[in-house]
Amino acid sequence: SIGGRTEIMKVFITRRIPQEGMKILSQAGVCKVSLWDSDEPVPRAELLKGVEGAHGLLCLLSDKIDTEVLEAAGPNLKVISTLSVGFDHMAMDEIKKRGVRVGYTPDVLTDATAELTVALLLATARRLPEGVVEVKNGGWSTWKPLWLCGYGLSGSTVGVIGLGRIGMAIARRLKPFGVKRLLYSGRTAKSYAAEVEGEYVPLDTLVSESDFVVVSCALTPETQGLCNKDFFSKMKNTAVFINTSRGAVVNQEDLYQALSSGQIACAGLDVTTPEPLPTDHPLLTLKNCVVLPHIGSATYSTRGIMAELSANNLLAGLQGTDMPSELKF
Ligand SMILES: O=CC(=O)O
Repeated sequence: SIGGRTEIMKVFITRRIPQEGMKILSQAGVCKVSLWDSDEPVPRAELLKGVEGAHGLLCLLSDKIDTEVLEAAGPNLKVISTLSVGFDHMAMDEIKKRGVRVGYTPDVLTDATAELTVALLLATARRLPEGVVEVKNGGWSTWKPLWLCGYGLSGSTVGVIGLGRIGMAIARRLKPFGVKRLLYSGRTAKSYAAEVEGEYVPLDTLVSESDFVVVSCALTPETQGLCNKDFFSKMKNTAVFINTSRGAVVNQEDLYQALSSGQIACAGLDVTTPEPLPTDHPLLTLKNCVVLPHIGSATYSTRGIMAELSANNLLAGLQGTDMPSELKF
């Protein structure tokens, strides 16, 4: 504040975001927004230029927020608000060191992401993309007793790796399909798992006993590459593998081997490494692998609410007040 007049703070936004978020920022009258006005990612050089002297940064999960970005921003930086629940794209140690607060968007995307996970699981297990292609290319010759058969949830065992907010929402939705046993693994047993009759088991037990293995954990040093050759070799060869968390939890070469050798039945992925997955990637040659372009939270309503929440997190960080969703780390 100079002469009693409050200085307008500077904010950089790394992409076009839903207007619900932009409106909150413009109406607040506390910051001057500069925006990478595109649906495509900001080039690294533009990001480094854009954050210069910024008090606030609103970013996406596709922006790598590392030491270089923090240094480029400089000492003004008070807050980073990410339009995501995941925060593996940010160098948290470096952010903490600099006393920068972080906002994120948990809860508001839980239902949309759980819904997408169920959709992907059913599409993968019942081979929907293959069926759609056959109808269009004339492969549908007649009703055949053994054609396009897959796997059903009724009487099955489902294993959820990471029974957090989203994992629990997935479990709640899957149970009514007639799931017999709901296993989960993670760092700790959860008391709320009782609602879905969840059994806390060692990862090995989950992997070897489940008909559906659903990955819903955060990407951390502990979960990076968790689903590897050893993991897939313990799965049933009739089992379905689903990942809607982060691509790097999976060793994709090992997954390719498991799918192409018949070690496991099929896989549905909403997340990959890298993103986008190159169109000539081996996984995309497999009929038993369904890959989606990271659309877990992609409903109009959810994305609008995420934009609102990330704008309000940013404003609170600028003004030094309580954030609606502050990441405590
Ligand atoms: O992957 C999406 C998110 O982290 O919000």
